[in-house]
Amino acid sequence: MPVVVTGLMGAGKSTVARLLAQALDRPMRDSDADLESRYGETAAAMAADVGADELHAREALVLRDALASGAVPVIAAAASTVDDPESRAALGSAFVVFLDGPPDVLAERMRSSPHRPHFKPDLAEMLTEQRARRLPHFQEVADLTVDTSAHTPEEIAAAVLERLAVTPGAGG
Ligand SMILES: Nc1ncnc2c1ncn2[C@@H]1O[C@H](COP(=O)(O)OP(=O)(O)OP(=O)(O)O)[C@@H](O)[C@H]1O
Ligand SMILES: O=C(O)C1=C[C@@H](O)[C@@H](O)[C@H](O)C1
Ligand SMILES: [Mg+2]
Repeated sequence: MPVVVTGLMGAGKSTVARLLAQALDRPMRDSDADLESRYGETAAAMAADVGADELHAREALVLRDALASGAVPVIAAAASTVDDPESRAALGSAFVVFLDGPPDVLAERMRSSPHRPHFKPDLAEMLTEQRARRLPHFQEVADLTVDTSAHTPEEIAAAVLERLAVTPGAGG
């Protein structure tokens, strides 16, 4: 089954998904790269051009396309997709990793990502609000939750691989 890495912005989804794809020898799908190749611009540019709602609808679409691709990929999903009920339902057919972490740590990491729109000047405050609102959704879809502030990406990937090896149908 596909492996999907979820979490708020800056959680380390792309980094961990890349390590997992290499270790499992599976194709990697990153929703940001998928958006850019399909629509020709970054998420930040799209937020400015077509607005956040349309950006999030597109992010949900590329996630569902990747899940249906038949290639059994490792997917770094866009953070917003957990808000979408259809996407949460589609994640039922995947092994879902939730990278959780303190908002101030994620905010610091986000500052190194120019592709990302900053909806509020205080990123830690924005992520605190998002985490409070989305936590039940992440918990609903997650097969494994890891504190991304307490482990290196390599340690997180190793923990996921260990769980996949004992999860029926995960094909790790
Ligand atoms: N476990 C970790 N420990 C320390 N730094 C990390 C960890 N995981 C990722 N990082 C760093 O945090 C930054 C953000 O990581 P990454 O781009 O993988 O996050 P993301 O969840 O994909 O973010 P986005 O939502 O913007 O796509 C990068 O600079 C990355 O090197
Ligand atoms: O609300 C969010 O978490 C997000 C908003 C947009 O920036 C998206 O581009 C991003 O993937 C996630
Ligand atoms: Mg990413």
